[in-house]
Amino acid sequence: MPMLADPSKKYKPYTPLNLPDRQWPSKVAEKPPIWLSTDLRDGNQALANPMTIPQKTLFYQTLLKCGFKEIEIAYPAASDTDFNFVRGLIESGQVPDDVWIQVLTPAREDLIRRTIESVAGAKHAIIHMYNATSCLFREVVFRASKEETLALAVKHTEIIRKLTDECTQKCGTKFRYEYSPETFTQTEPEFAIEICEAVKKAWGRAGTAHENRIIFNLPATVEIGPPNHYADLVEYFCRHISERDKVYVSLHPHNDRGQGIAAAELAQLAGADRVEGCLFGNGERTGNVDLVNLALNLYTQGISPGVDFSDIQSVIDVVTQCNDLPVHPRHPYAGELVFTAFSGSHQDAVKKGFEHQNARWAEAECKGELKYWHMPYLPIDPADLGCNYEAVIRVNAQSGKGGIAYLVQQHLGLDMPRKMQISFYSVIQEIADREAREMTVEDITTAFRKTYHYGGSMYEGRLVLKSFRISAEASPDLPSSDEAADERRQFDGTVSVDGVLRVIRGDGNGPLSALLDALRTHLEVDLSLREYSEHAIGQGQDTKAASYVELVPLARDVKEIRKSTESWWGIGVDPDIAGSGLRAVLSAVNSAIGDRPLPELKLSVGYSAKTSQADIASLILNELSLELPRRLQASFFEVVQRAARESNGQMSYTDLIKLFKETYVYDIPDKDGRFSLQSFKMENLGESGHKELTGEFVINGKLTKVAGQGNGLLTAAIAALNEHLDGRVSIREYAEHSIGEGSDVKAASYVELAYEGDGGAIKLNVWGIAKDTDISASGLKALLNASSRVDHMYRELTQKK
Ligand SMILES: CC(=O)SCCNC(=O)CCNC(=O)[C@H](O)C(C)(C)COP(=O)(O)OP(=O)(O)OC[C@H]1O[C@@H](n2cnc3c(N)ncnc32)[C@H](O)[C@@H]1OP(=O)(O)O
Ligand SMILES: CC(C)C(=O)C(=O)O
Repeated sequence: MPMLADPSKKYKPYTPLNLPDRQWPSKVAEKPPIWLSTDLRDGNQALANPMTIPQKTLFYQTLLKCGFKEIEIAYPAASDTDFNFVRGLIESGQVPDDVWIQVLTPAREDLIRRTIESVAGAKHAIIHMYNATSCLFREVVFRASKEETLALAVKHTEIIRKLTDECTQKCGTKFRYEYSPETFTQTEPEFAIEICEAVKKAWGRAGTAHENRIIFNLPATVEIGPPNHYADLVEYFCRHISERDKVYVSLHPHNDRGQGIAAAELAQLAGADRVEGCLFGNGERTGNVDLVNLALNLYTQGISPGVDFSDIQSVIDVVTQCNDLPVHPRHPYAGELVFTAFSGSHQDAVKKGFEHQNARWAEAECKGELKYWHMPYLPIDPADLGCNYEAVIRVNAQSGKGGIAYLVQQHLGLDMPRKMQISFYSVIQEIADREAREMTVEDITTAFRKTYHYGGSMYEGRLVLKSFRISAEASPDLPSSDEAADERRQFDGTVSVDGVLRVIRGDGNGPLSALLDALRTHLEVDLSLREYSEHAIGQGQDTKAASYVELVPLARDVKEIRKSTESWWGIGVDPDIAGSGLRAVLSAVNSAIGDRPLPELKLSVGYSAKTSQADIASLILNELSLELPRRLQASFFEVVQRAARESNGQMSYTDLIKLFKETYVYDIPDKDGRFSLQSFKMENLGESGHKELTGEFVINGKLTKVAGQGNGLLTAAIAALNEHLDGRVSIREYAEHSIGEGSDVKAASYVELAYEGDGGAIKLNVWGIAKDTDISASGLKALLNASSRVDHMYRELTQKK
């Protein structure tokens, strides 16, 4: 059947109350009501599968934990489960002294007896009796007149009075009485007053103390009118009931029109003292009024509600488990999505709101002022309900840069500059659009790490800073009087390039431009810096610097830099601020170079003896793990300079390593093979500390038995050698160090031999280098390696003559 064109032919509107001097519209909430949870009665009776005793017990414990002091726990006459549940709580002492359990009964003597029997022995109990009083119910359900309806209520109130008196005498239970003119909102207001006055009289025990007040519960059994109508009816009741100070006026709104919350709030302004409802609004049909919603509405007005939902998720867990009903994702305060913003403008406002509030709170703290919550789109601090901010911003294709930046800030501690936010937004947008799904925090942080090559070896780009030194040395190209010379910086560093360590150097007016210069010189990466910003992460000793850079293709001047439409952002984090900036540059460079091939690194040698020597030494160290003694560095540098002369002072990295190996016959087969170690033995000579070396050396290409003495291995070896040479050799310098670790450790030895031949006419200083797992063998090999080179040079010299 379709909806009616004229519904007035089928539905009658509510009858407004003529209450021109109503007061409630100008009242403001100031305190919480007395709360009664009827989850275990009205909520329970509305479930397809009413709760079991263990479920009721769990729910009851949760209500106690939240701080409810009045709990309607059952309709004991309805079932053994309900009756036994009540007995169980009482007999196992689960009702705290300050808590009143409440039980519901209809106006029927047999059921009233069973109900009172159920609570006998409790310290405190509220007996709640109801009968419907509206015209419809009188006529249809009870087929009773007003007088008969009133008489039913009075008679059964008297029965309750008598039975509770007896129970108090027998078991000491303290009783209060609640009467509900069920269907109150459809009952003539004067009749509701009349019946309640008669019930009050029949009860005869109403007093002004809390535990003596009679409770008149005014249910909107079915919500049939707007909340202002309910408020009018309640104000009318409050103004007309006699001995108001001996009465608690209680509300019991249902939610058929979806206005239960509004009805409860307005009716409290109209004078009600107490509210009955269920957590998250369970209950008959559309439910009872939601007590969590009501309590937290008060909380956000700065009024302590007297019940605690600090861990709202655990309450949701219990309630959904016991009711076997979900909490809607949009449910006020409790739904999974209610603290979540997907849309860009909401996210932007929330992000700005947090930033602004943090600053405001810091200032308030300094001034000793209150820190008020004042946030766009968030009426309550989720943290007050035990919720973290993780869910506040969630990202899909409707999201904007602000939300994404907020998540990066929350999860990585990085506060991207605005322009970088825009750039990263397009990365996420592209993924969200392509995959047509919500982006999780992990999706976003992973995309961030990948995009900016940030966060450990897994995300490293092709260029990685390994070590660096920034020095303030003036460039030799500039006159020392030039002011700018003072400001110039030099970058010397080791950078891993596609997994290979390279030493690079550059100059600039700051560390970043010096690095860019080095990259330009050595790797043909031509970029200029457009933006730079930084901030601290953490505090105290753990503080780190985060730097952000934007690079553009190499530009001639500031104007060109500004105009560039292409750019790459980078991020760097390091305990050292210069380090963070340099890492940020490399992060952006990695994006800029993509996978284009990089030229082989070239070293420039010869124009700055000091620094080039150090460059070459670091290169040898990085590539061959050899820590060349300083004089050997200088010696090899001369070799390099000579070799580089043919290539305009430039030498490729590979050529340089090759030159080293060939010069010192290191790690390559010795083509001449004129000097080498075959075997050796060392013995101590008595107590003098002197040693004797015996063994077989290849000397001048012949296997020769050798023997020599000295105060150490090398001097003994020198003595042995000199027996078989034309000239004389002596040791000028010796050094050694280990290479590697653990079982792979080796010794590296360096020997500088001084040679005198032809009666002093020929003098040579020659280095030998060797490595071996045995340190003595490595020393001897270095010595023989040097001898080989002496022999070679000697022969070259004499041949030339
Ligand atoms: C608005 C509310 O939520 S009120 C509470 C409602 N909750 C429940 O009903 C849950 C528990 N109820 C029950 O277990 C059962 O209904 C019982 C045990 C109370 C009664 O069961 P039964 O005797 O089988 O009666 P039934 O369930 O059919 O109830 C209807 C009868 O109760 C009468 N009745 C209804 N309300 C009341 C009342 N408040 N006081 C006295 N009688 C009442 C009806 O007039 C009807 O009487 P009739 O059989 O003479 O016509
Ligand atoms: C028993 C009464 C209070 C009731 O549940 C109602 O009217 O909804």
